[in-house]
Amino acid sequence: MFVTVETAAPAAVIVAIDGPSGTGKSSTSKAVAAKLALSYLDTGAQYRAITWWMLSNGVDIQDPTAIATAAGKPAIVSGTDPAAPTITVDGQDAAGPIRTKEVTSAVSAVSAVPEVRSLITDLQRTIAGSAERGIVVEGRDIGTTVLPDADLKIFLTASPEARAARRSGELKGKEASDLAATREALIKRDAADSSRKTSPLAKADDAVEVDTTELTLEQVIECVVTLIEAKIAEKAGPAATAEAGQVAP
Ligand SMILES: Nc1ncnc2c1ncn2[C@@H]1O[C@H](COP(=O)(O)OP(=O)(O)OP(=O)(O)O)[C@@H](O)[C@H]1O
Ligand SMILES: Nc1ccn([C@H]2C[C@H](O)[C@@H](COP(=O)(O)O)O2)c(=O)n1
Repeated sequence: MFVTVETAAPAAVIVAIDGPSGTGKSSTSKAVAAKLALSYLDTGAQYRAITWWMLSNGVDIQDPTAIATAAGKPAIVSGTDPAAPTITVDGQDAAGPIRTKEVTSAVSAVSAVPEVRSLITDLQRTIAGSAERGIVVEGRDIGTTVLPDADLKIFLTASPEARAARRSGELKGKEASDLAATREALIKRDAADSSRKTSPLAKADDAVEVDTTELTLEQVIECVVTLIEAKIAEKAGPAATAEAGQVAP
């Protein structure tokens, strides 16, 4: 005899992916979210967006008090479709301007200000909480601070040499040839992000660490998809593996 049971909509799965610069967080998160039909949030883009606004509005980024006072002024909106993630500041598309060298050099100082972190963290939690099927959120403090109850936490690492080579591949001309300068710049940004007082870059105790140094991007994506699928199956429980919508007595 079989008893028919109601099949509820699957619970949303929340995935946190953290790690230093150039370890593959964005590329991996976007790809796995697209494969599994989950939402995607690039939290680094949000810190870049607020930094761009500070620079554009003449806020002295060496002055934490000035940054804290201005922090609530810009309206930052993130689009979470992994196929076409967006970021706007006061309604203006910021996807291009937030990737400039100027913003990259200033973002660690701005993101270290507690008032900035508090506002952006609230925004991130709201976005994650409203993702119907679930979300992949990537950053530096997602597993430790923003979403400490995430279903799955992943911490990506890679050697500074591998990360510099990857970044160099994205640059053109003179910048691309200066591998040593790229390596130094990312080490400096990691050091600033890891040593700030408020929610520094750190691996959560319960995060799965994946060293991507010797892995292709496709291998990292496959590894993370496998981890998420296992978590989704675990959350669904044994009923999910029983015959579609039926449970044996
Ligand atoms: N495993 C990999 N092997 C080779 N290249 C990779 C790998 N993972 C990512 N890349 C490439 O490295 C570059 C950096 O990747 P990505 O932007 O995803 O890193 P990130 O961790 O999000 O960096 P950041 O924190 O600075 O934004 C991209 O050009 C990406 O295509
Ligand atoms: N959760 C996060 C995400 C990012 N930041 C800061 C520190 C990074 O250097 C910067 C830019 O991030 P990227 O676009 O390179 O991923 O934003 C942070 O403090 N916390």
